[in-house]
Amino acid sequence: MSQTPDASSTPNESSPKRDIKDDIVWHAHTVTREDREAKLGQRGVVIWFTGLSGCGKSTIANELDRLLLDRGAACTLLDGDNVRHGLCAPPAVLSEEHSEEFASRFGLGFGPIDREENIRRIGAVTELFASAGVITLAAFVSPYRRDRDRVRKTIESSGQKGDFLEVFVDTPLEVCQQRDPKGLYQKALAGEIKNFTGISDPYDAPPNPEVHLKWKEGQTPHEQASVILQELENRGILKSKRG
Ligand SMILES: Nc1ncnc2c1ncn2[C@@H]1O[C@H](COP(=O)(O)OS(=O)(=O)O)[C@@H](OP(=O)(O)O)[C@H]1O
Ligand SMILES: Nc1ncnc2c1ncn2[C@@H]1O[C@H](COP(=O)(O)OP(=O)(O)O)[C@@H](O)[C@H]1O
Repeated sequence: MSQTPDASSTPNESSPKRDIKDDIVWHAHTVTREDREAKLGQRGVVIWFTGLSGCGKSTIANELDRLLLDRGAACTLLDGDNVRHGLCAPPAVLSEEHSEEFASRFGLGFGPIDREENIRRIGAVTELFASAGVITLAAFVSPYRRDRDRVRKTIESSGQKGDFLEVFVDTPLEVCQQRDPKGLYQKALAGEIKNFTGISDPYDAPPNPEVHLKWKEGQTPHEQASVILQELENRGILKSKRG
């Protein structure tokens, strides 16, 4: 097999300073974001759920997804566990179909750099959905403020300020540990899982989320999702049901 140089790392001989990014040119589409949002009768936004494992992100996001759909909204939901079966799969999954080199280069774990790449990829995907006018829910631990802020910047620079709503699901670690639906806290506390958020890895709580869901004993996922829905109405992102 002929060995072609890796174009991404080999500057073009004719202009040594040239970089591959100079050859990637943005293509303006005929159908604009405004066309799509007008047709859908809604703004494309990203609703980003962050919080410890077990805090309720997926449950509340699922509930909100249902509430939005029942109101006729075009919406979708991306969830940490699910995305890590495909787009952000670990090396062990990738090596089933790809080489070991490929798997170790593109597979993601839970170290800080891997989480940075995980959130970067998902941020780029949510931007594509929001640009298509879709209300896009994303439920990821996303423990590092810097990573979340980069997604906010991506979303708001491609749309407008207010297109990114951070939802902090602020459930205490003790409650998450009691819940422990996947037994991961038990394994993390036994040292069987490294870099576990809240146990052996940090979590940067959002200082100023658009929605702060402080834990209240007995509050249901429906009630929590309804708080977010109300915020979407208050911001004019959703038409109020009361007309
Ligand atoms: N080390 C470690 N730390 C945190 N979470 C872990 C870890 N290992 C596996 N899991 C499970 O993976 C889910 C988190 O994946 P995310 O993609 O949301 O994580 S991150 O945003 O990259 O931090 C998370 O899912 P949720 O419990 O739904 O949050 C965990 O169940
Ligand atoms: N408001 C709530 N009240 C009681 N239990 C909840 C609530 N929200 C979620 N749960 C439960 O907590 C566990 C973790 O929820 P999940 O949505 O998987 O959290 P995350 O996605 O943040 O890991 C699940 O067993 C879920 O049923």
